[in-house]
Amino acid sequence: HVQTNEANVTETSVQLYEKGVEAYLENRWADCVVYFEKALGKYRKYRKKVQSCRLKCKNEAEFSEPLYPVDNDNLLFFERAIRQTLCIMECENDDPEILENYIVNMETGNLFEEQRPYEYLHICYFQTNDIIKAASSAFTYLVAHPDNKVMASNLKHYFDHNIDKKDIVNYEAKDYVYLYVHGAESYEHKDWQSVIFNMEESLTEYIQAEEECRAQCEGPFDHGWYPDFIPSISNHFTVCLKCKQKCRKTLGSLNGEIHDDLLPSHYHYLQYAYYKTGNLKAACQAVASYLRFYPDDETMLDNLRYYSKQPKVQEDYFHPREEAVRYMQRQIYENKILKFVNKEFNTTLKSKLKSEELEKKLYVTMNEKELKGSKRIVMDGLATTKECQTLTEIAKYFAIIGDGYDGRRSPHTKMEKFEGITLSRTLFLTYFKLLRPKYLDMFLRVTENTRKYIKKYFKIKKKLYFSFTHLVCRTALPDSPKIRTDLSHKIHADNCNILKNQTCVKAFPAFTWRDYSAILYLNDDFEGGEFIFSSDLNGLNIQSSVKPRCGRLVAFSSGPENLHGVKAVKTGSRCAIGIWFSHDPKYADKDRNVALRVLENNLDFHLDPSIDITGFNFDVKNDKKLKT
Ligand SMILES: O=C(O)CCC(=O)C(=O)O
Ligand SMILES: [Fe+3]
Repeated sequence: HVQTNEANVTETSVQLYEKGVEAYLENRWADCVVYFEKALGKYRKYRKKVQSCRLKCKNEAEFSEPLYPVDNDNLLFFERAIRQTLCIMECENDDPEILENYIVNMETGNLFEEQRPYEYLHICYFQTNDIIKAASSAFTYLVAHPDNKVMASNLKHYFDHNIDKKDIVNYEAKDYVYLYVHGAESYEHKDWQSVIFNMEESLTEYIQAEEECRAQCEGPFDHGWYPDFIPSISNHFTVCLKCKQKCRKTLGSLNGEIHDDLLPSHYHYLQYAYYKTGNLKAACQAVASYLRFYPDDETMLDNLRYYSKQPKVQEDYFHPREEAVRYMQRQIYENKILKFVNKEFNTTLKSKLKSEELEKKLYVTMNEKELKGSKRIVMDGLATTKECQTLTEIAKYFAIIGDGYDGRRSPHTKMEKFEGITLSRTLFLTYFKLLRPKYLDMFLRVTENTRKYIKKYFKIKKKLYFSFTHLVCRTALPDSPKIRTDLSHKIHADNCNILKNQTCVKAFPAFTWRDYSAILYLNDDFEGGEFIFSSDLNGLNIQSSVKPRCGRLVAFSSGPENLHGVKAVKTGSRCAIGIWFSHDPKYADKDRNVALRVLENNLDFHLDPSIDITGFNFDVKNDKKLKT
């Protein structure tokens, strides 16, 4: 027996599902039934709530009074999106289980949508001698997976147990299914009033079910590859739209019987039943509605001609019903959009975005010509939003002022804080279990990628070693003035000391072994901080300027041909990974190889999963306070 204790109350549907599976595996059949029934109940409640929040909020936003009566740039659309968001957050917030389920649901995918619980349930019911429920579970599963032979033979097996087929139900059938079935039966029995009642009800319920199914599609999004504002909107929209278009197909299955024309067929039944009960106007409306879906349907056109000849029928009887008009307008428009998307994106993008995932995202944003110099490049797409966020977080948690620069060579201006963390220190933190290995892995992976692309783009044949890797944030001090003439990083070359007459001396204290430089930017939520190529030491002749953003890489050869600097960071914090490469193995960063070894040997780190980034009890906030 299942003990119902307090803990059960807060269990999510997936947790209950897992307990159900466990009970099943241990042959605890009664427990299995209880857990899966509870899991299904929870999930249904959750789904209903999410759907109804989305629908209610859409409706509310649509009828809200605009903040300003004139729309340009689709501001009204966005205003409503904002209102809808507020509403959804509020709606979902008063149910703490929603959020919990939401997260679980994103990860476990469609266990419930695919009716997986019934795969177990039918066996557990059978074992507890509940044959009707066992058969119904098998049937429910079969409706969602009509081609599953094993389940089909299971169902047949249950039928051998002397049960009445009428008792078998599809547990997941929506209300319209049985209404429609009854309506169709009433038609066979020529019970026209019953046809009208059931079909009208079924029609309303069907449209509602489709709205709910569509609302279900408006969920989280993980297909992002182009994070710009508008492209990400249209990308998410398109994924949603494809999902919504599937609703009609899913809902067209009446207990496994596929009806491509389920919605319009309601009007077919209705026109006949209304005619038989003498309601000619309603019959004509049903005819016109049906023709919205199938304008060339011969049978219905015959009906139309027949009704037109009836003495009492007036021309304005043939107005299609409002819900049919609305439905078809949306349907046609959505189809056109999807066709357009398929056509355009297949031809224009597929050719550009082939092969590997990385190749897909990567593109050259500025070439040598645009940057006005040789051995220069700006590329985008070298880090994902997630990677940028994580790396920035690491920089901020663990940064040490000046780490990576000894005092003398520190490029600080008085107006900015300069904090960073080297790859070596990241390794150290990982080694001492203060940082999860996956973050070190990310650091290594992202930087290795830049090395690969630099080699490829500059066609470098010689070996290219990492010499120094530094994750660094430049932060405007709170009381620094808005107008600044100083630079965040004065104009310099990376591998020599530039003298006043602009000659370049390859000598100490310069990092003379550096051959290529790369800066991978991680964010853009700050003011100022542009990277500049300049032809003079004062930064008066700026050749080109690069605005940092997540995943953007500026790379160049490290000599005097590429004088560069950073403009003042006026507000906020600008984070980037600086990477310097050398052809000389003597200057290869040994810690990188150590890091790889540490990662290989540390697959069994046991860290507290509730703490992100920091594994042990390392109080990041206090540590930070000590320094500032
Ligand atoms: O952060 C940047 O954009 C450039 C920094 C730089 O030039 C350097 O650290 O040598
Ligand atoms: Fe530099």
